[in-house]
Amino acid sequence: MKIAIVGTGYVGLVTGTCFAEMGTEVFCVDVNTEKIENLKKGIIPIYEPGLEDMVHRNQQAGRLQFTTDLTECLDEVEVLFSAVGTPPDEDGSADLKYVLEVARTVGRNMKKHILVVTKSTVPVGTAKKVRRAIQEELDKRGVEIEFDVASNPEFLKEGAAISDFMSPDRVVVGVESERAEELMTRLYRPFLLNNFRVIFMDVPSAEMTKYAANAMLATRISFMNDIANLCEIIGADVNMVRKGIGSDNRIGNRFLYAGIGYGGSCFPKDVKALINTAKQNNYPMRILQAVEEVNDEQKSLLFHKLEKHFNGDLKGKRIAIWGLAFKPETDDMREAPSLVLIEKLLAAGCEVYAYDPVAVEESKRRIGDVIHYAKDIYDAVVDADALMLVTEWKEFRMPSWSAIKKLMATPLVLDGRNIYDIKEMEENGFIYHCIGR
Ligand SMILES: NC(=O)c1ccc[n+]([C@@H]2O[C@H](COP(=O)([O-])OP(=O)(O)OC[C@H]3O[C@@H](n4cnc5c(N)ncnc54)[C@H](O)[C@@H]3O)[C@@H](O)[C@H]2O)c1
Ligand SMILES: O=c1ccn([C@@H]2O[C@H](COP(=O)(O)OP(=O)(O)O[C@H]3O[C@H](CO)[C@@H](O)[C@H](O)[C@H]3O)[C@@H](O)[C@H]2O)c(=O)[nH]1
Repeated sequence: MKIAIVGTGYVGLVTGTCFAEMGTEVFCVDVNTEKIENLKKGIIPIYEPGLEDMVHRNQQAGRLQFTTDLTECLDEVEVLFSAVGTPPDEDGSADLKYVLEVARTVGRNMKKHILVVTKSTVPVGTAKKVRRAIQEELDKRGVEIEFDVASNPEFLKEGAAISDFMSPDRVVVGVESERAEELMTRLYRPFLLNNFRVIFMDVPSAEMTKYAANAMLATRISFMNDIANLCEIIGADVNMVRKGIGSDNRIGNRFLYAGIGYGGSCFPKDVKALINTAKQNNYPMRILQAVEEVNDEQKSLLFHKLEKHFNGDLKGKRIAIWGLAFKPETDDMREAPSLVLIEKLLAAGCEVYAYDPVAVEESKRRIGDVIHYAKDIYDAVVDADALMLVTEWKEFRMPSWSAIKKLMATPLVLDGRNIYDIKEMEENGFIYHCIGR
């Protein structure tokens, strides 16, 4: 089968490459000429473990091609996935301009039946808009060509994107016709051999499933952050509480880690968009409003702990930050807690020395040289008045504390991800603050 993936961002590139790996012929399309030219040369625009090798392998096998011109492949493909961005509009709702632009391009150029599948995260009702946009273009051309639309939201996590896509807990597909269901079944059949489930449903339910899943996970995190903050006040340890409740099968032990708030390209944006969808339908999403509020405050928590330690006087303090990416195993800094922290530190007159194993280039692109970039974890802490752990990269887990103590001006560690042992840190001579313990 031949397919097109339109939008070669995180999702488009991973999805296209994984389909190619399973034997499908894939055309990855993007309007960003530089990105496509680089991809043709095998240069990958994102850091995602395992992706580069897989792209090269499938490119060499001729199953994975990159182009800026959708019309080049439209006649050849049976299924087209739209995986373009759906960034938040000013009011928090999902901006559908890229999704509808793809639909109009399809309508303007298609010559035969095609199944147009939306993989981007889009509000309920988007499939109808996609259908209408395609039909309007066909009407303008005065031609009658059959087509189908479907919804196939993506659940991959950055940093584990390949295994999430290749062995997903489930694949959710919203369809309106048998033809669409048959095409999607055929496309996902190689994955079915791995024994996972494709759940077919109506299109609005599929569109809603994506938002509900992200909103549920974000709710767990904000709930645990709220519990952590209370633990700290009353003298309980949130790590113990997490283990205590996570061992209940009905709760499960994943996504219960307290920290300095969720970031990334999805949770913040999707929680906002769902609140907005509800608002447009005169229904208040009270829980999600609280989830967002807790998360916004949590991103400032580490800064407030630092401020409290120095009695509000942070001017001229030299602060080391370990971790810039919104989570480990990615260079993505979209909505990263580090950005909120850095802004507050700079506003308070601090000097920031940051280290991240892969996100430095991305940070330079976003905030430039307003902070210093250290070459490793030890370089970052030289003469530092405090060390702040923001992203829990593996290489931060077992540092030489004796070396760090000698390098720092003040032995103060603020751990935003609860990765160190309180007793051990105190034995090593550090003043140690963490979250909810
Ligand atoms: N990033 C994730 O981990 C993730 C996971 C699941 C779902 N999603 C959802 O998937 C969608 C895409 O996310 P992303 O992070 O890959 O986005 P992204 O911003 O990284 O990439 C989007 C790409 O689409 C391209 N594009 C825009 N308009 C185009 C057009 N008309 N034709 C061709 N290409 C076009 C852009 O140039 C860009 O390369 C979003 O709706 C997101 O919410 C993202
Ligand atoms: O117990 C936890 C788990 C995560 N996080 C934070 O939550 C954010 C999101 O993490 P994660 O979900 O691992 O990353 P994403 O790549 O953003 O993936 C989410 O968003 C994607 C885009 O919609 C979905 O496809 C995925 O299923 C969903 O997990 C990060 O800032 C994490 O630090 C916590 O604070 N505590």
